[in-house]
Amino acid sequence: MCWYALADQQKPKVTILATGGTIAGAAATGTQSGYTSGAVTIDAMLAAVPGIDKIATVKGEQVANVGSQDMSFDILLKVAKRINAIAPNADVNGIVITHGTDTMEESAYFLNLTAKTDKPIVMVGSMRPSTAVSADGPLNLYNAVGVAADPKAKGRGVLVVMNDQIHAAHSLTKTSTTAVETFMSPGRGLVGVASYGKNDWYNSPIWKHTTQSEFDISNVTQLPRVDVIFADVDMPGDLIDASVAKGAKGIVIAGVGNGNMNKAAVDAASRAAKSGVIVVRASRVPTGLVGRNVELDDDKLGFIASYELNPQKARILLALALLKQRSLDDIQKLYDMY
Ligand SMILES: NC(=O)CC[C@H](N)C(=O)O
Repeated sequence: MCWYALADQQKPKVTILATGGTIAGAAATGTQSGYTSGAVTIDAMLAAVPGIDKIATVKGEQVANVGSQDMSFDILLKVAKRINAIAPNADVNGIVITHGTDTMEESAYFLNLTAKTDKPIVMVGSMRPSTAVSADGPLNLYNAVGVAADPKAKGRGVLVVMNDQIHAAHSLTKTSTTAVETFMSPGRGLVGVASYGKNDWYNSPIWKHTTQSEFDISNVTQLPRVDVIFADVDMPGDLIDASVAKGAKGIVIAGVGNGNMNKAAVDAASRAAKSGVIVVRASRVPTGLVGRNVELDDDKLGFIASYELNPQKARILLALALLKQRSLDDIQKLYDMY
């Protein structure tokens, strides 16, 4: 299909939900490294992408305008509910969400579990602010709209499009503080590549998502507190005790190696588990999975293994899992399925 030959009535319709981030960031000059995230509106962003109207009829809605370090469950619930409200409409063929990159992987994974549609949902951001020399936002946005408008993007869950690459919400992670090639999907690879509105598809994510997901946030206004605690040499166990004392319902340990931690932390985590707090072992290591009962006896200690999810995504899954009463066995199964 030749995109630019599309007549108006044949053009796919894409709605953009804007939340902020560097893609909406602005600096005083084109070469300054400091800037403010979430300073530019969706209309101004679209105006900077020549030709975007040739590949889709694009409509923008400003849902929030924050740097993604300030993304919150409040905003994410609003975005998920908005997706679920507009996705059934005939004038929506795909949805794009603009977002900062710092926490994009968590938001992508959250929406992957809570959006109830097979229509393409594509998240996009940038590493350079809109005012920078060689800003990467405009082409990323063009490619994201091209993916959201592509019927082949359907049914693959939430996708992230940046730097010409298409990633699955389950697998991507941010790997560079500043490089435009920051997102990678270690171990699982790309879902596809995007090039000026044309896409090549390699893979479909194998985990449950969107329409197959059991998580329903339609009446949810708040998520249970789940903390991530970073494990390191000679860590004190009282960080875990403090989290329990502050009312955490779940704790994810960003463990060393295969989700491991020192004896002080194991003792504190096992106290937490005995008191009914759900303890998930993930890893601070970027590749490989955390399996059950390898160096620690999860059966005896009452711990859950995060398998492929990194700590920040293991936290999202646990917060959603804790919306209802579940057995340890059932929670462990979620990490296998999602
Ligand atoms: N490049 C970016 O988007 C990261 C910067 C910004 N803190 C954000 O996440 O919104």
